[in-house]
Amino acid sequence: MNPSSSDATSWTPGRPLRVALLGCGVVGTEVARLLTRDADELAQRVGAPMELVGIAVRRLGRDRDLDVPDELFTTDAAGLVSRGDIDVVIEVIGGIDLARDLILSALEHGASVVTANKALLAEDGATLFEAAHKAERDLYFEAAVAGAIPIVRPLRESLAGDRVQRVLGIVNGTTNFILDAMTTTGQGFSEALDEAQRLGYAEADPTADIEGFDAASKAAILAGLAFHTRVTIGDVHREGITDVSAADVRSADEMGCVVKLLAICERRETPDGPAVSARVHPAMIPRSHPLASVRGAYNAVFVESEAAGELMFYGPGAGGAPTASAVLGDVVSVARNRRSDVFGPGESTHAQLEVLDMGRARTRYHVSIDVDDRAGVLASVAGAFAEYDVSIKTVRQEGSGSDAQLVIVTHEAEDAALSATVASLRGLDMVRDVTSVMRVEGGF
Ligand SMILES: NC(=O)C1=CN([C@@H]2O[C@H](COP(=O)(O)OP(=O)(O)OC[C@H]3O[C@@H](n4cnc5c(N)ncnc54)[C@H](O)[C@@H]3O)[C@@H](O)[C@H]2O)C=CC1
Ligand SMILES: N[C@@H](CC=O)C(=O)O
Ligand code: NA
Repeated sequence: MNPSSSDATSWTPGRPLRVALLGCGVVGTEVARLLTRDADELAQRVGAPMELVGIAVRRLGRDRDLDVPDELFTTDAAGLVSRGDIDVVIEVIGGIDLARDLILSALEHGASVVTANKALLAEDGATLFEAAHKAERDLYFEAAVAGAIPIVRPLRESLAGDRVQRVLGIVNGTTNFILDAMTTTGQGFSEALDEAQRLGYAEADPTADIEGFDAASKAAILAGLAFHTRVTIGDVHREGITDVSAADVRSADEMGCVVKLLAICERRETPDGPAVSARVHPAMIPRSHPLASVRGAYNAVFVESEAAGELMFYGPGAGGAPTASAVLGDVVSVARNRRSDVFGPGESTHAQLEVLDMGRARTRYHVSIDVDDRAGVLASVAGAFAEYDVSIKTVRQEGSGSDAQLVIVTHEAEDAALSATVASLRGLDMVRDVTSVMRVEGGF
């Protein structure tokens, strides 16, 4: 249906704004609860009542502990979004294909959309933004990055007049909980993961979290917003935390650091002009860095911006009610826009900077090397670093004899140069093993 012929095209005083909810799981249940519980207050804030007119679920008849009429529930999500009289569609089903189809249909049928779906935005945000632009409707997604923490709106609006240089985020609560437990208790990764699952932080299948996919989706969204460039999950270098050992955490501690899974989005000056790098990996950061104090399952995003300086956004990055808070904030915004027949910001990709591959990222490195404890070892090891122009900042020996280990921290170097150095080290006969390589971030 052409939106211009739809009831949803323009709001007329006296008519409630019609809201449809897709998905009634962890987030959807809380969204429905807040929408109905706070209907009067929300109406005041929007300037018109909002009416929840349908909730698409996979199965009817489940006890959902919600004070909404049974007849609102439907298993026909496609039918709900194509009614043609909906003002705002909230997508909290998750996944890619179905969610994309439903969002596109909602936009085509005249609704603005609020989604928490980071996976879809990072995979194919362009299709959604183009459809929203064409339909002259809003696409808002505050909940997609760091749950309740306002970070999408600050990047999209508050910092739109500034030049963001770097975004450094702890954007996955599960992995932060695990790394924090390893730091405070000395546990290994598996033990800490078991505890995270027992306490309900990690899912039964924790792959998306511990392998860094969830954080990489968020990094793609953050980089796109920060640098006005289209960035997809395929552009983000990703390493999870499964290889982080108790020894890595101890080494970090000895250096006055903690290990965190970071999403790092940077503007880089290259000989060919400004470019963007986006990566997710475990890294050591100094205990004095604000991100080091982010404990348990909390999230935080640290933004370095040319005029504003350093900003930190902190809070709960997941959970039904916190995520619903971000969703509802968006719902109020798009409902206000519908009421005034205006649109919020669309996708901003005017800069379209080159997205660098990981080999061209620059950072510092902590490298642990098991070596033979004999004359000339240090010179040979230092020679491997020099060969690839990786400058050493500190070196110390731990243990002796068959337990000798060199621990080297470098100055900033290109990732490709460090990889080549490690390959070269592995070829030296006095090097028994390069046991750990970890990047060091945050001004150490
Ligand atoms: N749970 C959290 O803390 C956060 C979740 N998100 C995002 O929010 C979205 C929803 O997440 P959750 O609520 O945690 O997931 P969930 O799995 O608890 O809920 C999704 C719901 O959608 C329903 N569903 C699946 N197919 C359907 C269909 N064809 N029609 C109607 N309903 C259908 C499922 O039955 C389920 O109840 C995801 O995109 C997720 O990435 C974002 C930030 C935090
Ligand atoms: N699984 C995520 C929550 C959703 O964004 C996390 O652990 O932070
Ligand atoms: Na958020």
